[in-house]
Amino acid sequence: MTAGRFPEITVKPNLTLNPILQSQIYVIDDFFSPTELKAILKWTENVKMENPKPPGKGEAERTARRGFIDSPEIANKLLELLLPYLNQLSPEYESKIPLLSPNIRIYHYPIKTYFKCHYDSPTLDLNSNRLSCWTILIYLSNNLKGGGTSFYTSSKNKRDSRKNKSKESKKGEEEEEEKITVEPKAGRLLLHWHGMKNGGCLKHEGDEILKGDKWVLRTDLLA
Ligand SMILES: O=C(O)CCC(=O)C(=O)O
Ligand SMILES: [Fe+2]
Repeated sequence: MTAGRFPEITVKPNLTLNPILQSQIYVIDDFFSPTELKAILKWTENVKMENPKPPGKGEAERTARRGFIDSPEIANKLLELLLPYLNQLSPEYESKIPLLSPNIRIYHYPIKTYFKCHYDSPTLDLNSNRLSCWTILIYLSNNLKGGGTSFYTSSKNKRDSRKNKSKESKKGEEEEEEKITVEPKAGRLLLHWHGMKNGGCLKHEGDEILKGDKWVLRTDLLA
């Protein structure tokens, strides 16, 4: 689908890529300025939003509204802003031609909505024939309560380790599960790993919104 012109976003020198959990979760604050956020929220009015559907077999329940547009232009603009930070990621981003998925998704979580625990999967981008490896979420809203993105860090919560679950419990060596919540601060960009290496994606969820409306822009970095 088409949407109006995406607002101009300026390059901001000297932002910091902060590791929240090495090799898994990173954030960049102030990726979008308050003025840019206002313009982007206005721009989302052009995106056709769909109401949530009941989860399919094996899918996590999500009660937010979603919309998407196919936009290589927006993906390229976001990539230009992100490029200076990609060499600091672990697992290393090895691609010679960095690329973001043109599938730009917008999520709108009204109060009391959520996205239950799940794992993101490497997804094929049919234009480039490349798989995704890092999830990118950019939080767009102020004045929220709740609505963080929470990760469960025990190694048994990595996608690939689920296969070994029965072996682990026999040994009686289950690790304590730690929960890390990334607050959905307006303008913050979150990167989290969901590629094949390093055990895959951590179990995570979008917490229930306790106050306000959470708007998020999602895309993915392609391997
Ligand atoms: O909205 C969030 O905080 C989480 C979104 C998410 O997990 C996803 O897009 O896969
Ligand atoms: Fe996810």
